[in-house]
This record gives sequence, structure tokens and C-alpha cells, in this order.
Amino acid sequence: MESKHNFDLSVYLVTSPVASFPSEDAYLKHLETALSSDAITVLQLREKKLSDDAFLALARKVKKLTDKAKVPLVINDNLFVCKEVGAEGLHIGWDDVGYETARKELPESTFIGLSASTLDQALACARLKADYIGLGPIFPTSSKPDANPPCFAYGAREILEELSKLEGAPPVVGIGGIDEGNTEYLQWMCNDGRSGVTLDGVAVISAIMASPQPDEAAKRLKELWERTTYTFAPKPVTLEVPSGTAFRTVLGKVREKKPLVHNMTNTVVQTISANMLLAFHASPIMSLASSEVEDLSKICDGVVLNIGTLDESTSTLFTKAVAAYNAAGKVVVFDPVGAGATKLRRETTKRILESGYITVIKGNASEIATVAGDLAGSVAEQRGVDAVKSDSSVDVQAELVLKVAKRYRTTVVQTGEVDIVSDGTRTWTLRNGTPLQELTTGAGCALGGILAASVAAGGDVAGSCVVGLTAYNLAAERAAKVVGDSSPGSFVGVWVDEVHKAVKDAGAGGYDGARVELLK
Ligand SMILES: Cc1ncc(COP(=O)(O)OP(=O)(O)O)c(N)n1
Ligand SMILES: Cc1ncsc1CCOP(=O)(O)O
Repeated sequence: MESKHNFDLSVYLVTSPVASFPSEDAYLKHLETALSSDAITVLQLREKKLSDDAFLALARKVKKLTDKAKVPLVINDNLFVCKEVGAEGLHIGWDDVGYETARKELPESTFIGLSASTLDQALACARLKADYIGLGPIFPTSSKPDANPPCFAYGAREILEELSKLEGAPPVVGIGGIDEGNTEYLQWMCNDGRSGVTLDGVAVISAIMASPQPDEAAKRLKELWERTTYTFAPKPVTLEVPSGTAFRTVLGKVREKKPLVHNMTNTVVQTISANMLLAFHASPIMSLASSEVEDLSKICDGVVLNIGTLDESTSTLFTKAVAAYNAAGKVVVFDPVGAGATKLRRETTKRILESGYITVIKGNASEIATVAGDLAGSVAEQRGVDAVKSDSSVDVQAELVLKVAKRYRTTVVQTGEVDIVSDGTRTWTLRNGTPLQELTTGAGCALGGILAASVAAGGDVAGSCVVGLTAYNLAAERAAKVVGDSSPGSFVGVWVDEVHKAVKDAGAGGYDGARVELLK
């Protein structure tokens, strides 16, 4: 994004009140140390309770430090102080002095940033031709008690996507709850070469002001912000799917690699999930222990997070697992079982999706509609996106699956009579399977493991999901042929056998009968 001013928003420090330090000297020393890192590109002086005179006196001292470090100084809210101290910039919100007044009173060279929490505000900032936008809070923050609700990384991504459609939109810095733990994820979500979405930097208070080593904290943030490769991001592998070659490749790799899948799944489906993974030539580990998450993330190839029998602690446990598996660069499959049924399930689903990178979201039509519906409460609502009912046509459902995949920059696998897989660019329909699968408890949940193993081995996330799901469904069709339509009990055993054969004989006609279509 362009700006007439050539300033760099990448690591933007906003100060906490001088009164929160033991003395003014300690505060100034903290700022000087932070600035000595050479990592801070803008410093905003933000004081909400000082008189104009006290604010100006402090601003003069801080200006000496920023001048020495050659970092532009921005004054929060106070036009008088900004003018008097000759600051390089002013940051204002919607309750402050109006942008047009500020623009008239300040020299042309002074840049003016405006806050936005919503798409409408961001568009208004663009219309006013603000020099930059402070977008947030992105994540929950305790540094601004009167902040609007967070928009999270996916909300920021959507707002940036809309802004990117405008000619000459202002650059954007994200603010609110940003720290070393989420900067990489935010950067990845909001700087997507594919869609032209760009975030120009991160603004922080506590990540630097509350750090005992503000210079080190600033350097780490800069390093994270400048990353262009991400531990958790899928490799840019593209398989030609559908094709017999892709089918053989992915299943062949599963057989060779025997992916180890950590199942954090519900108590009802433990046995079928473990058996299906073994039959698929992968290995299961079943564990819901919080203290094992770190260790298991290092040895497993992926994790399945299934909220089928959750409790109040599940979101903390699962967000810990997302962080650990993201840090280890391993696959995360999330199955929001019954996501819409209760408040606890809706909230848990939302928290997991907000917490980090999910490689695959897998659910039935109503679960995916709930995931989409959560978004309808935030940014999507402003864009008029309605949740799609599970009885809608396949095309309408495919559209929603694609949108959810795009927003979370993930792959979505929607199961049903017609399965739909999308990574936000490519969307497939899959029409294999048998009604006997619906009479088998855990058939859908066990698929989470099959997808994790396929992706861990196969490379191309969405392509591997299509292959894994097709192999699973074709095996079910073969089993149904063996046992007949009215034997759900015997069906399960034969299905497990057929899954085993599908991987064992990956090269031998296993793809025959596949009904997979890549939508245009
Ligand atoms: C970079 C940046 N972005 C947003 C804000 C928030 O400003 P505002 O809405 O005016 O709220 P207060 O900071 O005044 O509480 C900011 N300060 N900086
Ligand atoms: C000033 C401001 N505006 C939106 S969120 C926020 C506070 C950011 O502080 P922190 O980085 O500590 O979350």
C-alpha cells in the first residue's frame, strides 16, 4: 500500500503511561534502551491523563530520544502537543479532534494516522486519505480497557482484502494484543502474496513496554515481522487432483512414512479412530493430557483436535496444542463436532480458530455453517455474507466452504452426501461413500486422523485431503458391497480391512470408481 510519506510502520512502539514506571527517569531509560535496538521504526507517545503542559514537557524529552535514534515521533490524540513539539506524526481516533481539522492545522509533512476497528471505519479512513490506519484491536488486549472487540487475524485479513481493492489505500499497522507468540501467524495471515492482502507493521504497547529487556523484545518482534517463511505453513506443493497419479502418490507416501497422529479426540470414538489410523498404515497416539502436548508435538506428525466430548478446559488445552504444533511445523486438523449445539461449543470453536494456524477444518455442513456463522457476527456481516443452511444446493455450499477456507487461509473438508474440499483457490466435490457410514459411530471423527496422516505424508494439503477422503469413502463402498446394505455391524470390520488394502495396494486400481470433480 502507498503513502505520500515514506515512513516505515513495521515495528511501531506505542508507550504506556509514564506513571506506570517507578520514575520518569526509569521510563525515559526504558524508551532509550528500546530505541537503541534499531528495530523500532515509529514511536507513539500516548498519555491519557496528563495535562497539556505535562504532556508537552514529556514530549520534549521523548523527542530528543527519537531524534537521536532517527525514529519518527507520533503524538497520540493531542494536536496542541503535536504542533508545539514538532512531532513527525499525530495519531487520532474517532472521538478525538477531527481528521480534517488536524490536517488543516498541521504542516503537510506531518503524517496523520487514524484508528479503525471495523471495515466501515477502515473504509472511512481510506476516504479521508489518512496517512496510515491503526487497525485493531486485532487480539484481546488489557492495555486499552475501552477498546472495541478484537477482529482477530482473520478479521484483519478480510478488512485488508477490501482495502486492497481501493486505489491508493493507506498503509495499515495492526495493534492490540500483538506479541511474540502471535506475530508470525498475524504476518502470515495478513501478507498473502496470492490475494494482494498486506499489513504494513505491528504496533505494540506491552510486548515492549512491559519487557525487562525492551531492546531484545523489539529485535525479536522485528525478526518475526520480517519472516517470509513460517514454521507452520504448508509447503507450496501442488498435486494434480483428481488423478490416479495423485492418489497413488499420496497413499504411497503414507505407507512409507507411517505418520504418527496425536488424537485429542472424544471418548466415544477412540477405538475406531485408532483402528482406522492403523489400517491406513499410520500410527495413533491417544492423549488428552495437557502436560504431554509439548513433547508429543515434537514426535508426532500431526494432531487431531476433536471437540466431541468437551468440557470447560478444552479451549485452553486445544489452543495450547495449536501453539505447540504450529511451533513444531506439524499438521493440525480441527473437528468442531456439534459446533453450533451449545454456547460452550461455539465459544470453544471460536477460540481455537482464533488461536493460530489450523491446517484443516473438517466438519459436516451444519458445523461448517456454524464456523461461517461465527464470522457473520464480525467482519463478514458487514459484507452481507449469510450463513448457508445445510440443505442448500451443493454449489451454494461449495461457495461457503471456499469462503471459510479463504478467510482462515486454510483447507476446509465438509462431509456429507456430497463431500466438499476447498483451500480457498481450488474446490472439489467428492461423491463416493455409502449410507452405512452414517450408521457407524465415529466414522466422521476417525476421518480426522486419516486427513492428518494424508496431509503429513502428502504435501499438498487440500490435494492430500481429497485423496485421503476418497480412499476412505471408496473403501466404505467396497465394504458395503461385501456385507450388503443392512449390516452396519459387520460393515465396520470390513471397512477397516478395505482401508488397509487401499493403502497397501495404492498402485493397483484403487482409484477406480472415484467420483471427484474439481469445480471451475
Ligand atoms: C497505531 C495506533 N492504532 C490505534 C490506536 C488507537 O487510537 P485511539 O482509537 O485514538 O485510542 P487511544 O489510543 O486514544 O486510546 C493507537 N493509539 N495507535
Ligand atoms: C492503543 C490501542 N488501540 C487499540 S488496542 C491498543 C492497545 C495495544 O496494547 P497492547 O500491545 O499491550 O495490547
